[in-house]
Amino acid sequence: MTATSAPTGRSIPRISLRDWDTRKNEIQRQIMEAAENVGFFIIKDQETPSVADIEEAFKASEAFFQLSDDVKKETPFIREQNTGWEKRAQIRPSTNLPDQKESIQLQYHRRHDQTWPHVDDQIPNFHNVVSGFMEKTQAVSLKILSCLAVGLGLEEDYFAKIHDVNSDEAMTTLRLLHYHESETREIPKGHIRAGAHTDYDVLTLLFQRTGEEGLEVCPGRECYTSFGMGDTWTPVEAKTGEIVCNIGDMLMSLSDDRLKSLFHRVRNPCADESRKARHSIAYFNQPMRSAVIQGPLKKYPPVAAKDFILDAAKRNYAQGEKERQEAIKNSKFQYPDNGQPGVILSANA
Ligand SMILES: O=C(O)CCC(=O)C(=O)O
Ligand SMILES: [Fe+2]
Repeated sequence: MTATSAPTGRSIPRISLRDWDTRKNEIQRQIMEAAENVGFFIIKDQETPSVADIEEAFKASEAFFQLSDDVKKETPFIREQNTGWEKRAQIRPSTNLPDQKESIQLQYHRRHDQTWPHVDDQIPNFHNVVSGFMEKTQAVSLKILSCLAVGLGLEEDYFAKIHDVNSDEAMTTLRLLHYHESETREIPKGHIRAGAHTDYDVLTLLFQRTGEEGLEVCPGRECYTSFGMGDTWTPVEAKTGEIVCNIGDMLMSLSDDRLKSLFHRVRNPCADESRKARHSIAYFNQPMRSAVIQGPLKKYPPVAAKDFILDAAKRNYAQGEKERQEAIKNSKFQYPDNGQPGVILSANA
């Protein structure tokens, strides 16, 4: 295991999956150690998705975001299903302001319905590329999750059983993200590309591209319901081909707070940095709706995954709509500037 030292002195471990079959036990220990002590780690040398697969998925994503808003609006965000497109509409409780990004959320089992954009006439092979990428990302997710299951003393296939992405009950979600360039349209004062938040899921896999920096993580959470944040943000280097993994609140709860789900954010470009766009792809491993979330020590009462998410949303947005509207009004931000009514409360982060 190698580590990239961030300026703060903290480090995000890098773990190689090379020779998985013969090194499985060693990899399992490295992943568990990183999940327990850091909460974030970087996977490299996985067989799939390969660098070429990842580049192809980013190309499809970029092409999608280049479509006109009118076309993208044909796949609107649907809150109950946690699918669809939003633009500068996701409010983070940490900022009370909309993230400066657009994103589309997709679920594998819904790939033939209207919650996916069917745009192959404009982006050749979009559907196959994105659904194929999900299959490969699902497979590597289950490898990583098997390591965490063993580390927690659970059956090796414990997470595979509760993450069946073909089931009608599936909640696992792929999110394509586009942070707009700020050369021609400045980021409004006080706003940030993505405000600090934790993910609600079990495990997030995030793909970034070399040179498109901005992701930062902050330690300081001792239990999955806390809003504890330190004051030191550590950059997570962006490198095409690598997979940033972070523990979500559900896994923090499922491990009786042993594994750490940390606050993270995407900062705006610094003064001396390029103001180009940033693209990233997140894969939120979320258990099926009725899966029971409770750790081996039973520190917390059992709760169905779908209710866990509702509770997380309630906790995060406890201050309510009135304060949110007030903050938005005071920000002088043209809100929403995308023709969509209201805010979107995403069910994964
Ligand atoms: O785009 C990124 O780097 C982070 C995205 C993220 O944290 C999220 O969507 O939950
Ligand atoms: Fe996140």
